[in-house]
Amino acid sequence: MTDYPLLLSATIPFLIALFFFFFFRQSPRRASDFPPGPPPIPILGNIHQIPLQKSYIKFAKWAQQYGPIVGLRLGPQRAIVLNTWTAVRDLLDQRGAIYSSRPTIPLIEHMGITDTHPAFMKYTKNWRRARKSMAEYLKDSEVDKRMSIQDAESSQMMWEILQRPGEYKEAVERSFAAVMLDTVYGRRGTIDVTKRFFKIQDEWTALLDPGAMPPFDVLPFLRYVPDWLTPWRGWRQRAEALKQKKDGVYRGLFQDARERVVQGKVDDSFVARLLEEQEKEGYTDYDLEYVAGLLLEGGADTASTAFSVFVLAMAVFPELQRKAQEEVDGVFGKCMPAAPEGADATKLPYLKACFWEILRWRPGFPTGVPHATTKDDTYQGYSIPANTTVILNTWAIEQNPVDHTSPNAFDPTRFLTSKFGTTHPESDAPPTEADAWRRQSYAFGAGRRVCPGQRMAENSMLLAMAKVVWAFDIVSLEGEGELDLSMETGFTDAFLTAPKEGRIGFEIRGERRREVVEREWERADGLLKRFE
Ligand code: HEM
Repeated sequence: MTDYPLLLSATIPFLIALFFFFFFRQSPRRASDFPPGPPPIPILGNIHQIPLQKSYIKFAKWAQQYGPIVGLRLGPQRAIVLNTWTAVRDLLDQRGAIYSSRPTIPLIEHMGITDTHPAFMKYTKNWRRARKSMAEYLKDSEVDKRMSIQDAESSQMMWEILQRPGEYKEAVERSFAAVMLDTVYGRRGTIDVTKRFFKIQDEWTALLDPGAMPPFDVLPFLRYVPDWLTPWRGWRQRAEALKQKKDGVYRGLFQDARERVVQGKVDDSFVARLLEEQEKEGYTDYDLEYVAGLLLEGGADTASTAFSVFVLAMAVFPELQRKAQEEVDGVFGKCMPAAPEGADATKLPYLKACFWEILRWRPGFPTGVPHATTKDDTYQGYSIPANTTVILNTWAIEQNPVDHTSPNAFDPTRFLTSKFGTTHPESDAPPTEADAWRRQSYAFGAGRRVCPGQRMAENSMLLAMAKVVWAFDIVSLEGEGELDLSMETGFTDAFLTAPKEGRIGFEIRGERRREVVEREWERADGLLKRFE
């Protein structure tokens, strides 16, 4: 049997020695011209002051105290938090050549996929190669060609909600993941495949959350600390088991998709394209498994989360739901919204405004996905060294009360009077040259790593939003005011934050609409059969 006290007395001095070795070897001195932030303490820097969950709320408070760019020390590592859109424009957008890498993320490093998972790759040749393949497939003209698939999947979602309103979350997740399975792999997105994927995805986003793993990116000595001595007991096994599952699911989907291409069943999937360029681009099979897998990840989870926020808002604000229904009924009358008109924003301005407001009000990635610098830089008199982690505080930008009146209120009309949802409509203040760089939403990130799936997300979301309010009255089953809208208490503590469980009901808006939902499902099923 292990003698723990003896082992402890031997390991602790060793660990302390190791700690100081790494600290003095790697810790840079805090430069006086580094952006201001809360005073660091020796060794830890600011780590102890950053909450493990929902750090964006604390970052936003620091911004009020220290200014729009907050400088932090995380052990030997430096980080800056950008809290205004102008800082994001100046650095991530306008200096993208040196602000587009990623910091080391413990889970990714431990899983050995730093140069395999494109969303977490550093700014390397391999990232540029993967980004080119993804961006080509996701460009507007290509994405718009797949509207009929998005249309069919959202019709199936309505039918599933009609059958099992209590399991609407499953129907939503299936639908958004299925769009990616159909288009990326050329296979039908059935509930068993999507459920398996989301189970792994939940483990993945939970382990990516800061605090779920020892932060050896900022305290490198933690790599060498025996598992049982840390509060993250079992993290190695969890990360390794996750890697096996993730590799397994991506390999299985990829091989099946390749088989379909070889058999001549599918020729327009993303995998078919990747296979065409495999040799020329020098991709290994493992590379392709993850490039395709990232599109599934990027497209499924994010859009279904944003859609859940829409459903929540509709349930809590029935008067706004009525407005959305009036608009959709006015355009489509007795027919269920269908592609391509369904996503035509000019016909559904209120719904389109709801889309932007969802992303502003409760962004899925409130702290974005961190970037990192690759060269020393100076900005407004501050020095920002190479390898600084750069955090885009989407939450602070989208909740800025100077730009957005009552920022915590869900008010889509702000996007009807101003493109950016700001207090001062453009008609009062015509856009300046600098505004031309302004993004309508920072929920998709910024710079060279900005989300390449925005058009796909917008098309899928608008179709599903139009259909759901056309077909159903969305109601809270928790009693009035009981669904928790607070980002602090009503949303999950994960890297991608989503509304916590709350009971929401879907009441069909009459027999005629029930018939249409059933008929549309049959049509959708016919169209989707080609992926079976
Ligand atoms: C509402 C839906 C979505 C949201 C809120 C969202 C948000 C984001 C954010 C914040 C990033 C990081 C950007 C940065 O580093 O600055 C990102 C990256 C990415 N997203 Fe999305 N996304 C959505 C939908 C999609 C869809 C539908 C796809 C694909 C079909 C997609 C594919 C990707 C990919 C491939 C990346 C990695 C980019 C890179 O590192 O080069 N996303 N997304």
